[in-house]
Amino acid sequence: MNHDIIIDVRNATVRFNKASENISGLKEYVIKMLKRELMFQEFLALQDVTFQVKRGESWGLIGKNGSGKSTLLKLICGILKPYKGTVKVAGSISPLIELGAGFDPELTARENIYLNGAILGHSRKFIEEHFSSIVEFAELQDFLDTPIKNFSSGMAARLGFSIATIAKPDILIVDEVLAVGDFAFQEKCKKRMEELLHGGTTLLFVSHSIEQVRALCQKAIWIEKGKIKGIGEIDIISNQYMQSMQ
Ligand SMILES: Nc1ncnc2c1ncn2[C@@H]1O[C@H](COP(=O)(O)OP(=O)(O)OP(=O)(O)O)[C@@H](O)[C@H]1O
Repeated sequence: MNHDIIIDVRNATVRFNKASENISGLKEYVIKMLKRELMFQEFLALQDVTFQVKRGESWGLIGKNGSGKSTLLKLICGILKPYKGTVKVAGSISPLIELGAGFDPELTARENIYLNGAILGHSRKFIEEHFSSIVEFAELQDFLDTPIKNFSSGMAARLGFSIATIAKPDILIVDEVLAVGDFAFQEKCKKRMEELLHGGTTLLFVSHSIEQVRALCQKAIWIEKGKIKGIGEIDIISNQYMQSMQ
């Protein structure tokens, strides 16, 4: 792999099995499975996706609900494996994909900072050293001993973002998490992402706000029904995407 290229996705196809009938419970599922009555329908959430990302670039992923954006990010993080094709990543990844992923709802914010930090590969010492800056950035000083299950979605997003960006990852992945933050926090996150980009981090960003994508990204991939519909400079691709909706 060319050393400039940090993410190399070639002909990637992701297949899910979708049960083709409505099954209401586990018992019914098991009975149907044993009787071999369960019907599955093959569903390709991504089809033949090829692209390369260079170190330090910022890419926006745009497309309608269910087009395959999160699936593509999960593929890059290694959460999903391609059914066909290859995915190569040459660097550390801080993924902010699903709200609350990496958090245990029963544990307090304080405990979850350590848990999430460990999942991201940080030592206890590293977290201890950065603990106050994580809490300060998330503005959750008064909620440290509150279980995460009592957090609002915005509060959980603040904490997740703060932990994910405390160290400088090679690749930062941000999937729609900012949508639940208030305006002031979105601005703060944008600033931090810009700082990371200046420091050489590569950004993959999903947002339904084309304005946010335009503000942060140089390039874009437009996904439609699991296929790349457009790829290139952000202005061109976002215009094509907006026009397709008129
Ligand atoms: N684990 C799964 N099993 C079966 N189907 C799945 C699974 N995960 C995603 N899908 C399907 O794959 C398709 C793509 O989903 P994905 O979450 O990648 O879309 P998205 O572009 O991120 O959508 P949104 O903008 O709504 O977040 C959808 O049709 C979804 O139902």
